[in-house]
Formats: sequence, C-alpha cells, structure tokens
Amino acid sequence: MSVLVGFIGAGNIVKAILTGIDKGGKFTHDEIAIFDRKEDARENFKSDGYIVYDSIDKLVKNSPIIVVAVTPQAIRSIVPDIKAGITEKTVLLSVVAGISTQWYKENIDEKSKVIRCMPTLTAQEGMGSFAVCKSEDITDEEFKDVEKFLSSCGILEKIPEDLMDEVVPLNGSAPGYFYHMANVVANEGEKMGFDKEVALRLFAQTMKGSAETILNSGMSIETLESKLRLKGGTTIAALDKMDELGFERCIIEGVRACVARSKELGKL
Ligand SMILES: NC(=O)C1=CN([C@@H]2O[C@H](COP(=O)(O)OP(=O)(O)OC[C@H]3O[C@@H](n4cnc5c(N)ncnc54)[C@H](OP(=O)(O)O)[C@@H]3O)[C@@H](O)[C@H]2O)C=CC1
Ligand SMILES: O=C(O)[C@@H]1CCC=N1
Repeated sequence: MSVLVGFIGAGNIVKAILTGIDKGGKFTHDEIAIFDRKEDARENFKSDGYIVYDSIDKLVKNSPIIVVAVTPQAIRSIVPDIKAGITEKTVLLSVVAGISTQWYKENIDEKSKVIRCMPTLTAQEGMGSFAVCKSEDITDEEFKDVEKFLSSCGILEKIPEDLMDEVVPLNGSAPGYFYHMANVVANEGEKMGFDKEVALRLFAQTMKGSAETILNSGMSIETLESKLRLKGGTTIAALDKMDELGFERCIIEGVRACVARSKELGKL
C-alpha cells in the first residue's frame, strides 16, 4: 500500500475535497493520509479507513504529495515538523491563501517542490474550481499526479503565480458571496411569506442553472444578461435599483478587499 496524498490540517476545505474525492470514486481512503492536531478528528478519519499519523513529520516522510491546509496564521508553527519529514521528492501542494512558493523555499528548503492551489469549497460536490501554479522544479509527472487527484473533484485552471492573490475573489472566496446572497434573498423571501427552505431551493437551483448557462450555452455573458433586460420588465427594475445603490461598486470593492487581504496574509 503506498500513500499517495497526505493532508496537514483537516478543516473545512480538506473535508470538502475529501468528500468530493469520495464522490469521484477514483481514490480510496487507504491512498490518503491525514494529520490534524485534534485527536478526535484523527480518530474519526481513522475509523473511516484513512491512514492517520500522530505527527506531521511521519505524515510528510510517508506521503509523496503533501497538501498543506492549515490557516496562514498557523503555517509558521508547522515549519519545523515539515522540515523534519521532507525529502527531495516531496511535493508540497499548498492551498494556503497568500503563502507564496518563495515563502516555502525561504522557510523550509530552497529545493522545496511547490504547487500552489486556490481551491473552492464546491469541491464537496465534485465541482471544485482549482486555480493552480507550479514551481519550475516540479516535473510533468509530479504535476500530472496532482492534476489527477484534484481533477477527480473539479476543474483545474493553470495560472501564473503572480495572480494567485488576484484569483481568490474569483474562486476561493466566491462561494461565500453566493451563500451570503442566497441567505439575504431567502430571508427576504421568508418575509414575503415563503418557507425559507423553499425560497433557498428556488434561488439555489436558479444560481446553479445560471452558472451552467454561463459555462455551457455558448452565449456571451453580455448576451445572457441582455435576455433578462426586458424594457419595462421586472429584472431591469431589480438591476436598476441595485445599480442605483452601488451594486457594481460593492462587488468591485469586495474583490479588491479580498485580494488585499490575501496579500496581507502572505506577509504575516
Ligand atoms: N475554507 C475555504 O473555502 C478555503 C480555504 N483555503 C485555505 O485552506 C486553509 C484551511 O482553511 P479551512 O479548512 O477553511 O480552515 P480550518 O480552520 O477549517 O482548518 C484548518 C485545520 O488545520 C488544523 N490545524 C491548525 N494548526 C495545525 C497544526 N499545527 N497542525 C495540524 N493541524 C492544524 C485546524 O485545527 P484547529 O481547529 O484545532 O485549529 C483545522 O482543523 C487556509 O489556509 C485557507 O486559506 C483556500 C481556499 C478555500
Ligand atoms: O477566507 C479565507 O481566508 C480562505 C481563502 C479563500 C477562501 N477561504
């Protein structure tokens, strides 16, 4: 039995990825290893058939691909343990917002092999949207292994490393905006007399369908939008009111705040 991928930190994003990997059915639990600092979390993963280590250095020693999935605030604390286990073949697959390849090279080893990935919680449904970049010393074969793993629960887009902060508002953080918007709309629906769950289902299915039309209809985003902008219609009434209240500005400033925070996290 050879462990393929080891995870350091088993929080929200890792649980989403693992659920998506399960749904994809291409990897088994005995190909995945985990270390989380909470003993009860380790016990739960163990009883689910995952390989569980009681220290980071053992996990790193035994896993050719290591997914670094602690928070940016915690990453410095795990450096000594990664150093204790790392080999020249270890590939570090970092999902940590803001932390650059150079950071790993400076803090762990100049020869660290790093692939950065900005993932999304939507991996949970096999609909991850992964933005990835790799350091020059990653071989094609190493990249293919990572690609095979991630693509079993989503799509990959290769991007330059100097856009890794800029991508966070486009994918990593974006589910948060949709959940927030869905909650606001559903609350309003409830005030108008709907059961909140019914309102949420109607809105969420509409979000899902809207995303599918953007991806699959072959129509431009402008064309799709124009189909709803009926003169004197209800949609234009909503959009005009939203614009009057600063919708565009709101989105633009939110995107910028997200990028700025990612850059700050990289300097902690
Ligand atoms: N959530 C998301 O949608 C996304 C998250 N990310 C990135 O993923 C990373 C993790 O985020 P998320 O899963 O949401 O965060 P969580 O806080 O849910 O998960 C982090 C996990 O790591 C554990 N942990 C903390 N310190 C250590 C340590 N020293 N050794 C081992 N485990 C440790 C935490 O334990 P404890 O609970 O005890 O602190 C927790 O289980 C972040 O860097 C974030 O930037 C990227 C894209 C999307
Ligand atoms: O909010 C965060 O900091 C992380 C990074 C992207 C999504 N979640």
